[in-house]
Amino acid sequence: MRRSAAPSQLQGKPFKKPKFIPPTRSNPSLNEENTKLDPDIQLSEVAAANTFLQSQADPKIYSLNPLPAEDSGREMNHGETSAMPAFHLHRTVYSPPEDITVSRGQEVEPGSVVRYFTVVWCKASKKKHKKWEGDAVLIVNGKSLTLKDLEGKDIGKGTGYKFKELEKIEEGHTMMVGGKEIEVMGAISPDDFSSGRCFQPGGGSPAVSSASQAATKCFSYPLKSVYKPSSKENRQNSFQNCKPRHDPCAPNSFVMPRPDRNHQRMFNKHCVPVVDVVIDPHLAHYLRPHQKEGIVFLYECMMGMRVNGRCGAILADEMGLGKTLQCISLIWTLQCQGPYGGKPIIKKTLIVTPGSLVNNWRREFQKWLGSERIKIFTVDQDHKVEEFIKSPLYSVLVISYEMLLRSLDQIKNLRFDLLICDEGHRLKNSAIKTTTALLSLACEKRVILTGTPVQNDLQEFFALIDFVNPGILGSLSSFRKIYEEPIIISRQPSASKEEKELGERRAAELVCLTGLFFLRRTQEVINKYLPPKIENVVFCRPGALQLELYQKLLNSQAVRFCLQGSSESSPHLICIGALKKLCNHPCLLFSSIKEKECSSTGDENEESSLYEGLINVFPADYNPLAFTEKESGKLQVLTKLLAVIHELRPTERVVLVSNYTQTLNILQEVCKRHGYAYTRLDGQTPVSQRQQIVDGFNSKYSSDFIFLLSSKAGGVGLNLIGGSHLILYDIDWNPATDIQAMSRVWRDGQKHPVHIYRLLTTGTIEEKIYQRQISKQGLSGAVVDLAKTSEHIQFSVEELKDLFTLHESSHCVTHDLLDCECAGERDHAGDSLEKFPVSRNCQLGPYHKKPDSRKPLSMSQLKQWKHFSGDQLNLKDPFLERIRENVSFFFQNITNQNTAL
Ligand SMILES: Nc1ncnc2c1ncn2[C@@H]1O[C@H](COP(=O)(O)OP(=O)(O)OP(=O)(O)O)[C@@H](O)[C@H]1O
Ligand SMILES: [Mg+2]
Repeated sequence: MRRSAAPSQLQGKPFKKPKFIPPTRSNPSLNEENTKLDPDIQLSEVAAANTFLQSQADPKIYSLNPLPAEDSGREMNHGETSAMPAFHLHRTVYSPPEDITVSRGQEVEPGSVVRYFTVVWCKASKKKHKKWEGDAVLIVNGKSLTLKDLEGKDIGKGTGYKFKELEKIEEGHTMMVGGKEIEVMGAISPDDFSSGRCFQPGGGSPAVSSASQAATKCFSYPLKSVYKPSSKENRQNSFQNCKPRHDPCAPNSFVMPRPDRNHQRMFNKHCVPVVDVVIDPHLAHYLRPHQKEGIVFLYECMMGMRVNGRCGAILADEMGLGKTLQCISLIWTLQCQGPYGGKPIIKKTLIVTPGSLVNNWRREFQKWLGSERIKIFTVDQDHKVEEFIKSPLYSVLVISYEMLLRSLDQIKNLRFDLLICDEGHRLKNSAIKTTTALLSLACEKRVILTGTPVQNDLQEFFALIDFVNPGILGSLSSFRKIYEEPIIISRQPSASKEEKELGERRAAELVCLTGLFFLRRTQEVINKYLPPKIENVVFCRPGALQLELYQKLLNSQAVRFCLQGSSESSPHLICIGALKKLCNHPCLLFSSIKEKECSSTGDENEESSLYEGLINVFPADYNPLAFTEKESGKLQVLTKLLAVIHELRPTERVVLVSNYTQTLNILQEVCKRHGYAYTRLDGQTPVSQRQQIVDGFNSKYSSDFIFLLSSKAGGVGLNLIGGSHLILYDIDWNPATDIQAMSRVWRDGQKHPVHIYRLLTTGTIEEKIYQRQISKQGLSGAVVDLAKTSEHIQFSVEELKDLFTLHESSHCVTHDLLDCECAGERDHAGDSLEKFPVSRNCQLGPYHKKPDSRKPLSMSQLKQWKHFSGDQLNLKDPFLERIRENVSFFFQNITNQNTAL
């Protein structure tokens, strides 16, 4: 804890020696002597002296306006006003508390009003010269007092005070609480407390806290990297060249907002002319409206126009919305232009991305800017960082996360003005090497791109925020106390009304704070540019061998062990793994049994007890390499599906996804047997070849019919618009993995209607996983994160019982659970799903509950899908018609049915 930096000293007030006053006695002299701070003056002073946060964060003191008036009030794109919210700073008048807010664990004394104060404290001592040890928040609730430090921790409690005495508490009042001497600095509104603002740097407090000083210190000069005030002569020269690079008045020009007066005062000290920053018309021509909005957002963040002194941003648009193009536009603009005298804002940019996307960045730069405008250097085996260092030609370095770690020493010595971290959700863990490596780079302008945000886990969310704007949310421990704990508590079913309210207020506040530099748009914004999407969930009847093996597995000693909950290790994971393999194909299980036999040292373990007697179920001469299609329900459906696509749509292509390399081997063998040309990308594909494979498949000259993809290993961020049919052969525990895979084909540039088939084996564990994905329970488990696997999921014995049950007689257990009146016997067409916006459970609560089409469905939404049993006659869909013999049930949903192609 910091010493002797208490607010009273920071404000330049004479140091007041705290007087010890017993709880039963007040000190009237102090109360009367002290002049009260004029709330108006306090706020304007604080607003001027401190960061944007403390005042902007208050919903009362900013308003959402189309664009700031005056300097920055520009119309963008001539006639097309940006929908981008900008924030006005208003003065606000402190209003006396009206409502009652209770902190957790406190009980309200009947009829009493809970009051809050900022105080300074020190340990009780008889020393003459005491120093305040820190700032704190005092909560007066009935006859009880609670003292919390600025990290939200309780540091003192006291009870048995007299009401009358407590009523008199006001600025200057000193007293003892839980062995600490305190001096009251001022009152806090209940709103400031419930929002948590009083714990933020200077927020809600009439006193300027030490933390706010720290925040002021880290105020940085967003333009310092390139713009340097030059000599008089140079300045005059540059004045003459102060013209916008592109004509801001040309029709359809796309002009960035001008910096407001405050910004100019801070960053244009030499008063060079302010010129328009205009997006290159070459790019502007192609930009979608949401991309224009995103570019303004990124520009404002990078310029420190949204949060003073902070130059970080998170662009968390859903997959396929063109985050790459938005960044390319940003880089190209900042590299050539700037508002003050036209001086460019940045020189060098570092883009860090998963290995499989390094070349995708090069391709996108080339696609949007050609090869003449900007020189991109991509690091790979043959092109080392040294080359980039030696050549002055390149302004952008694209490197994989892995390569960055290897070349960190060299990269640290370079100066980058802008850092972009693609698929940046991997930085959610601040302890991992990649995060620490990137944090060690001096660059202040940082952008995280992610289509898979992690708002469901607040600590991970904190890590991302803290990466782009270090320290903006305080320390992790204070964040946990002030935001995470109350928010999590408020989401628990047992939460009291007060706890719920407090959690919601804190969540709202967090959204307000981070919303300034966090942007997420959903798929809907580009739906109108996309062709129709026909999504099918196909329930495939298991084969006879599969059923027999499945029953045998369920009766094994290992499964019984799990259900007794008697084992301390996690044998259920082995059981689940075996069942999933069996669903894909029995030959995979056969291979595992054989492997176990070979490696077994004779000791009995869970795996051998699981496989006991299984081998006898296979024919004596069973050869896994000579597997047949009819042994697996899904494989039978798959082969028929491929055949009908090939026949009915000979020019269209298929992306076939599995999460397992061994399964991909089987699917590859199927391709060979049927003579389908294929290409494959999995974890073993060298990074240097990946883009080539993707480009080859997307090319109209490609002869490949099938793209075999291991989604976990390399699917993230890929554009596979060459394919218009996507088959998910197996299901993952984590809905995000499947959503990632499904998003590869239905994206900008797709010319054909897209067909998605998700294959599930009827009545088996696959259906259970699907239900878990779509049920509320699955969602509140916060699994919207690619890294989470079944190992991270805790199962109760009840859940395991359910997982380890085979429903042989059901057409579709999922439909049975829907409580649907059609009983699966007829073609039951529900309303279009588009009427039912899908929202995702999120710890940040209602404020982030925008419709999110790419999030997993809920059960009730699934009910709205068209659904029918496989026995149904006259299926209208020719693809489904051909496979229905092996299918017990279908769900189907069509999005964008009427989009003209
Ligand atoms: N304005 C546009 N017009 C046409 N095509 C576009 C436009 N913007 C982006 N695209 C194309 O859309 C595809 C998807 O873009 P991009 O890869 O940037 O998506 P993303 O937001 O990064 O998605 P992911 O989260 O999956 O990585 C790319 O092929 C890109 O070239
Ligand atoms: Mg991307």
